[in-house]
Amino acid sequence: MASKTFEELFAELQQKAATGDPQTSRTAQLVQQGVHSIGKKVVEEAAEVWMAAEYQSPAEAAEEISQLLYHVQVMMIARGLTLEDVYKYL
Ligand SMILES: N=c1c2ncn([C@@H]3O[C@H](COP(=O)(O)OP(=O)(O)OP(=O)(O)O)[C@@H](O)[C@H]3O)c2ncn1[C@@H]1O[C@H](COP(=O)(O)O)[C@@H](O)[C@H]1O
Repeated sequence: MASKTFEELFAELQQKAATGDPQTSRTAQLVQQGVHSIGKKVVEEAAEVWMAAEYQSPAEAAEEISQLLYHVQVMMIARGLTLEDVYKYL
């Protein structure tokens, strides 16, 4: 059972970005740093997903995928995008 869904995480991160303290919220910190810093994390996490999928266990790959999804959501929020903005292309 998932602890939260993709949509629930996005709503939580929107709240953190709007009102969170960068001292205690990773999301608020990343949004404050901006798109350039978030972009580097997206690329880093994407590479970790690739390596984990190729060489590590399914559980380790799943963890890396969760971190990539988190950083993609943070990027969306930093650019002012909503889930609907992305879903319309799916
Ligand atoms: N799901 C996540 C999540 N996934 C990944 N991460 C961040 O991504 C990091 C993983 O990347 P790395 O392995 O590169 O870690 P790192 O080396 O410490 O990262 P850097 O400091 O080098 O950038 C973790 O240490 C977290 O900082 C996340 N941070 C937060 N969340 C969730 O987001 C919500 C809001 O969190 P806060 O904004 O921190 O309150 C909560 O529900 C959290 O569970």
